[in-house]
Amino acid sequence: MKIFSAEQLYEADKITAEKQNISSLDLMERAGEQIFKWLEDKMKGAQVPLHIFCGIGNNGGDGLVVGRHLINHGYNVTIYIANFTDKRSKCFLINYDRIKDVSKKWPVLMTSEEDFPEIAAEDIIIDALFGIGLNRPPEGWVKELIQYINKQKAFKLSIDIPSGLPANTPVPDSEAVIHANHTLTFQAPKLAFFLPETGVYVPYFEVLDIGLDRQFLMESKPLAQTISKMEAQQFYKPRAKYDHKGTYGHALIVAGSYGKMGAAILSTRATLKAGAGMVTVFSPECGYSILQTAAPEAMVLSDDEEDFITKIEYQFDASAIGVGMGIGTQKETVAALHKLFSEAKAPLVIDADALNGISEDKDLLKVVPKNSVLTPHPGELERLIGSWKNDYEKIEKARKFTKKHKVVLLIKGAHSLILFEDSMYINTSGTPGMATAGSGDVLSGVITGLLSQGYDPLLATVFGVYLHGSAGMLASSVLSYEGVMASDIADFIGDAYIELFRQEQPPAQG
Ligand SMILES: NC(=O)C1=CN([C@@H]2O[C@H](COP(=O)(O)OP(=O)(O)OC[C@H]3O[C@@H](n4cnc5c(N)ncnc54)[C@H](O)[C@@H]3O)[C@@H](O)[C@H]2O)[C@@H](O)CC1
Ligand SMILES: [K+]
Repeated sequence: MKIFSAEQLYEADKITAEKQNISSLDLMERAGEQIFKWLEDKMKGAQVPLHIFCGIGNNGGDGLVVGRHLINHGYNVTIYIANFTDKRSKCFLINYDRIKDVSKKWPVLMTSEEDFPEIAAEDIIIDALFGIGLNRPPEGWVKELIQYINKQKAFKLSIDIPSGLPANTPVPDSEAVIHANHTLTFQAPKLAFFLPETGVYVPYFEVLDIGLDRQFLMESKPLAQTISKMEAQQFYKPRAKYDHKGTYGHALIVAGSYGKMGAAILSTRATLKAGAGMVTVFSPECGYSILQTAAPEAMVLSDDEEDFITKIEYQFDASAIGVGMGIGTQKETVAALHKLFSEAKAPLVIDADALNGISEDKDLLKVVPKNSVLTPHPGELERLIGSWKNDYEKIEKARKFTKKHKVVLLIKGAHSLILFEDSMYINTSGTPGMATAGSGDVLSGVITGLLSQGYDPLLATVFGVYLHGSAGMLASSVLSYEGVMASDIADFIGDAYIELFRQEQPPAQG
C-alpha cells in the first residue's frame, strides 16, 4: 500500500473533485459515511453514549457528518465543538448547519476547560479535533482537552489521524496528541503510523477507501510503500521441476567467534531454511565441531585462529555472502573484512559486528561493494550515520547514506524500513515476540538465502524482512510472544512460505 504525504492527499482531494465532478462537501460526506458504516457494523444500534469532539476544520466536519448519521439512526450522541477560533472551514459550517435537520440538541460549544464533559469508562469517544491539517502545536485549553480525553478510560476512536499527530512531520508537542485505541484513516495510511516515536499513538488502524482518484494515486510517487502479504506474494519466485541445488546457489556465511557461535548457527540455518541450494559457513577454529553438529546440512571452513576470524578464504564461487554475525571487532577480523569486501564478487549482506567495523574504520566503508545490503538495528545505525533528533531526521540521514554509498539500508524495528535510492519500504509483518536475542542473525540468513537464489538485493531485503516477520508471527501464535526464541523463527520460515499463498477460510455457515 502506498503512503502519501498530507500535501499529496490534499492534491488527490482536489483532483478527485474535478474528475468526478463532485464538491469537497460530497467527499466529506463519503468520508463521514464510511466512518458511520464502520461504527454501525460494530455497534448494531447499541445505546452506548458516544461523545464526538470536533475541531473547526474539515476533520471536525467529518465528525459532524458521522454525528448526523448516528443521530439519524437513533444512537445516543453528544457532539462537542472545540471552538478555538472563528476561522471555521466552509464544509465544517455546512455540516454544522445540517445537524439542525436531524436534532434539536445543538452541538455543545466548548470555549474553555469549564466545558469539558463527564465521560464514563463504558462510553465511546470519537476524536475529530484535528486531521492532517495540523500546522502548529495545540495550545492552551485545546491541549488540555487532548490531555483530558487521554485521561478518560472510554474507548477512543480517531478520525483520519489521532489529533495532534502530523501525518509526515515531527510531532510539535508530544504531550498534546490523542492516544487513540483505534484510528480510521482515509484512503492511505500515514507515515507517522509506522515510525517508533509516533506509531505509539496509533496501535491499531484501518484504511477506509473514500474513492480518491485512482489514476492520481497510481501515478504519484509515494513517500513509502508498505509490504504486506499481497505485495510479498508477488515477490515470490516459483521453483521449476528440473531445478537442482545449483540453481539456488552456494551461499557463504562468515560468522561467529568464541562465545558467539550461536549467531553463526542461527544465520546458517536461516540461509538454508530460506532456500539456498548449499551453504558454507566460515568461522574461527573453535566453531568447527559446533557447526558440524548444529547445522549438519552446511559445510564448514575454519580460520587458523581458534577464537576469532583473521583471514577469510574460500575456494568456490559464492552466490551470496552474509557476514558479521557474532564475529567481534578484533583488528585482524576487520582487516579480513577489508579483503573480503574488496574481492567479493557476490552480493553481500553486512550485519552486526561487520557494521560496527564499518563505523569504526572509514576505509572499510569505502570498500563496501555497491548494492550491498546493510542491516543495522537502531544502535548500529546511530554508529553509522550519527544521532538524530527525530525519526524523520533519521530517515533523511539514512537516505543520504544509502545514496552516497549506493547500498540497500535495512533499519530494523517493529516496522523495519528499507531504503534504497529514492524509495522506502515499510514492513508490516512481525510481532513483539521477535524482540529476542539472535532474531537479527536469522534475518541476515534469510536475506542471504534469497540473494543466493537470485533475488536482487532490494527484493531479497524487502521479501526477506517480510518472510522473517511472518515466521515470527506464526511462531508466536503457537509459542506465545514470550516463548519465541530466534531458532523458532528460523524453524517457521517454511511455514511463512506456505502462509504466503494460504487462502483465508470463509466464516463457517450457521
Ligand atoms: N483527501 C482529503 O484531504 C480529505 C480530507 N478530509 C478531512 O479533512 C482533514 C483535513 O482538514 P483541514 O485541512 O481542514 O484541517 P484539520 O481539520 O486537520 O484542522 C486543522 C484546522 O485547524 C487549524 N489548526 C491547525 N493546527 C492547529 C492548532 N494546533 N491549534 C489550533 N488550530 C489549528 C487549521 O488552521 C485548520 O483550520 C483530513 O484529516 C480529513 O479528516 C475528509 O473530509 C475527506 C477528504
Ligand atoms: K482526528
